[in-house]
Amino acid sequence: MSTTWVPVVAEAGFGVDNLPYGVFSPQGQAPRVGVRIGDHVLDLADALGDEVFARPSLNPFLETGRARWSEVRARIRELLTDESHRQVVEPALHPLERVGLHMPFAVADFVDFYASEEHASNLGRMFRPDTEPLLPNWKHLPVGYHGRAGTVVPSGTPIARPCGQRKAPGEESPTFGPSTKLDIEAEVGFVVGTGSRLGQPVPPKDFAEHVFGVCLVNDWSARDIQAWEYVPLGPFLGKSFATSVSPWVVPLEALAAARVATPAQDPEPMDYLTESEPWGLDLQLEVELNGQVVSRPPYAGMYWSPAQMLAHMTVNGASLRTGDLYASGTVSGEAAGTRGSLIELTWNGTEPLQLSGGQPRTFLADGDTVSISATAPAEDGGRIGFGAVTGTIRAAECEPAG
Ligand SMILES: O=C(O)/C=C/C(=O)CC(=O)CC(=O)O
Ligand SMILES: [Ca+2]
Ligand SMILES: [Mg+2]
Repeated sequence: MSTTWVPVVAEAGFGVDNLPYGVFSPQGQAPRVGVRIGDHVLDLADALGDEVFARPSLNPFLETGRARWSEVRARIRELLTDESHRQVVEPALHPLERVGLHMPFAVADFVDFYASEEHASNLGRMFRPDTEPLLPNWKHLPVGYHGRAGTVVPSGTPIARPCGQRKAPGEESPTFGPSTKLDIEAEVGFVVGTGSRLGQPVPPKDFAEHVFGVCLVNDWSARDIQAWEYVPLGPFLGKSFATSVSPWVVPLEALAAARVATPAQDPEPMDYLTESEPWGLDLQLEVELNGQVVSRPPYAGMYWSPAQMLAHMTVNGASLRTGDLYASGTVSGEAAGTRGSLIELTWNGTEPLQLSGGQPRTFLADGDTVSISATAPAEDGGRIGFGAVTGTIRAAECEPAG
């Protein structure tokens, strides 16, 4: 790792090889853009003298494009590694524990994919037991749906248990009430910086021109509401009540050492989905429920890469906007203890998790806190950190009987 004059613990993953962006508020001040270095946040408007960072969202900076993103990153690295800048830059550093963290960017559109073969097969087995687990289109295109941008919330936002209609397979008619199958989905999110023109598809080779960086996503899901409503148009209220994102966006440039090929794809994808260079990513996720690790999903095994998802999302001419967020879909691996949702980890509630010192647990209970974190390989053989996306479940506010 390159060395910095800021005190950092190398193993913590926030050295100068990382430098993720977020929006923070120093005590008593308005939210503005910073990068995390160790346990500090560097105020970029102060350190670089650029007003584009004196804003409560990353979007104005995202709009400036790839060349500028690279210049700024190089300049920040210089300021933090060259001791001669210390005196001038040090006052722009704020201890992490003394700042507030906010939504890092204003979400334009939100799309959620379904790119894990394991997850898609597991959900198929549970939701559609009488059919092939993987539907016929799945290996031909990255399946996804358009989500609700306005309910994407920053890490730490309490999540109210949603209410709605649900009907269990044996029941004659639907009932209304608080979800009894509230779940998580551990996902990786891609943040679009540079938009595109309507009518102009974005091929996989242009991925890094458009996508600025990567964050963590928890796509909270009410499985009982979902199972009843989703036919035939797909996810709706079972997922739109809240989606949480991590406070830090790791720039693509920090992920060079994490790039891997996706697993072999058979059938060979169509030309518009063919990558010229690999954009699989070797991120290691970790899911904690009330402080206990319940899963370690490996992102490297995801079938579709983010460059392929972007190409698919735009192949019909749909344009991109600064602030678009698209998520990978639930990250689930093959091995035990690597599934990214409780419905999979407990097989739809039939195989409860045994939490230490507590009750057997199937779906989320009121008061539960979920935290999803991740790390990735860094250039020097160490790791870089993504921080975490967390949320605590609040009791439903609807009338139990509707
Ligand atoms: O298989 C289904 O009908 C539904 C699957 C999901 O709930 C998953 C979804 O939101 C996409 C994903 O996270 O992979
Ligand atoms: Ca999802
Ligand atoms: Mg959601």
